[in-house]
Amino acid sequence: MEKQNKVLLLGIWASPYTKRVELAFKLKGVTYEYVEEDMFNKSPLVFKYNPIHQRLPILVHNGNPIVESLVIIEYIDETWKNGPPILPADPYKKRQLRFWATFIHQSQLFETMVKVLKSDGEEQEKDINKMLETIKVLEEGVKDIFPDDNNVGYLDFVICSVFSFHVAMEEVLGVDSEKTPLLHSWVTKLNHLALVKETMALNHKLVEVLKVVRQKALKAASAT
Ligand SMILES: N[C@@H](CCC(=O)N[C@@H](CS)C(=O)NCC(=O)O)C(=O)O
Repeated sequence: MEKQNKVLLLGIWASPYTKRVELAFKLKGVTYEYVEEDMFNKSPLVFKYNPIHQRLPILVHNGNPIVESLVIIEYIDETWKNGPPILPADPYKKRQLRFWATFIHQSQLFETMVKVLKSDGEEQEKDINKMLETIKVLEEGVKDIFPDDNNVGYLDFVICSVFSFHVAMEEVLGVDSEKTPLLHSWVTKLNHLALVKETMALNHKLVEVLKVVRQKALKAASAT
């Protein structure tokens, strides 16, 4: 009997958490069904498969739900062994990459970017400083593991997903990238890869969406 292999990804196209999972699937050459969710009107599948956090992305593999983007990427790596490895076999290198991916997660870098996008004045300045401090620590920590062109994987996917959002945010705010040079050159380098180009193809749309998000947030703030 043929082995069942049903792969379903529930996601949000503009979310870095979804993007990094798509990058992992594309690296491995896995075919999957994709369902776009509406963050403000989630389908019953989200409540069924991620009752604890009710967040996306959610991978459902042969009926089994796997949640949390970093957990999903590791699952993909361990399940589809045929494609290139996402995490290196070397235990030290693997821990280094996990440490920095977790650092990005725990320091709420993406969430701070969203706050910067939606605020103005003093509040925005405070969030920009917080964001830049975190990026400074990150740049210092990862400078020696700057992308290895032959081994794109785990940390590249996390960096690429979060910092593509950062680049779009900067475009909306009209600021330049000179304060975060290492991460910008990392993302620029990754953007040349076919798998990244394909996954990030809607990024031009992201800038337009973020402009609307910002306008709405500022309008709501001025009305209160
Ligand atoms: N730690 C989670 C974060 C996922 C997350 O925050 N997803 C957002 C989209 S960017 C979401 O589903 N938000 C829905 C909500 O907050 O209700 C992961 O890595 O997967």
